[in-house]
Amino acid sequence: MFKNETVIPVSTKIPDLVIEINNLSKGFAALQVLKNLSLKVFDGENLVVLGKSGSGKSVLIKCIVRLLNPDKGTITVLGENVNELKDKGLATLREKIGFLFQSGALYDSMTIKQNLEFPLRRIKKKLTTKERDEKIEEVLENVGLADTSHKMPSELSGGMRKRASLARTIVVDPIIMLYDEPTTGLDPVTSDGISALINDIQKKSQTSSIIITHDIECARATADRIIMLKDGEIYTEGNINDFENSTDEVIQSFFKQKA
Ligand SMILES: Nc1ncnc2c1ncn2[C@@H]1O[C@H](COP(=O)(O)OP(=O)(O)OP(=O)(O)O)[C@@H](O)[C@H]1O
Repeated sequence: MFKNETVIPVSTKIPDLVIEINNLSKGFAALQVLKNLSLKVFDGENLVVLGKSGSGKSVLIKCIVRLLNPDKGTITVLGENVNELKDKGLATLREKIGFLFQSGALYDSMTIKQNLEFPLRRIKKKLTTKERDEKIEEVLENVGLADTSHKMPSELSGGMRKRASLARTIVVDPIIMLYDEPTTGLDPVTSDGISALINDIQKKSQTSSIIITHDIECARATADRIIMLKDGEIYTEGNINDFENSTDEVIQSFFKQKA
């Protein structure tokens, strides 16, 4: 090696960007929800978004999949400018994004198996019936619901329904996962199970995720990085230790209130 040659350590490699948001603003009539918000999500990371109720967390992820149109700013997802996409391009991009809604949103009139078949038939059109059945079985097993494929959603507990919704979301192999309050309304043990599944999905499928939550335990279990929203802006960013050891009053009150 020459004396002045610079060796770039592997750790300084810049990770790939999966989502890049620049100066996003979104409001409804007089209510300004997001104000000039910029953030990045890197390949393979779990980014947790914390913030009080009404701080714009759901609006943020709805803008990412263009369920809402921003007033201002750009959102780039997997290299595509979301707001410039035509219908077909948007549909193709959405196929790569798994969106777990707060409500779970299973189809009540379908069995769990049919609930999983539905997106598979639409997105993975080339699969044979056998391959489809195998995939459904594998995913249900991964979420701990191996024996439920013939049950109706109403026959499952809240935690099981959440896992079934998660199974339906991941069955089509998304590259990005957006979780909106994945543990809300679940008891602590069931919530821990969901957090563990979020980590499993990240590891097994190398997905990049945004996890919106009020649940500090979920944040603790899943976050590689955390941002806190306040008044439509990023109030602070760091890892769980930065937040837990923070002397900032806003952060402390948020963490205390959840303790
Ligand atoms: N489609 C809409 N039309 C009008 N106002 C909306 C709409 N969607 C969201 N809002 C408003 O935007 C604000 C932020 O809503 P958002 O759902 O993003 O909050 P949040 O941080 O996810 O809250 P929570 O933690 O309670 O789910 C709220 O005041 C909400 O009433």
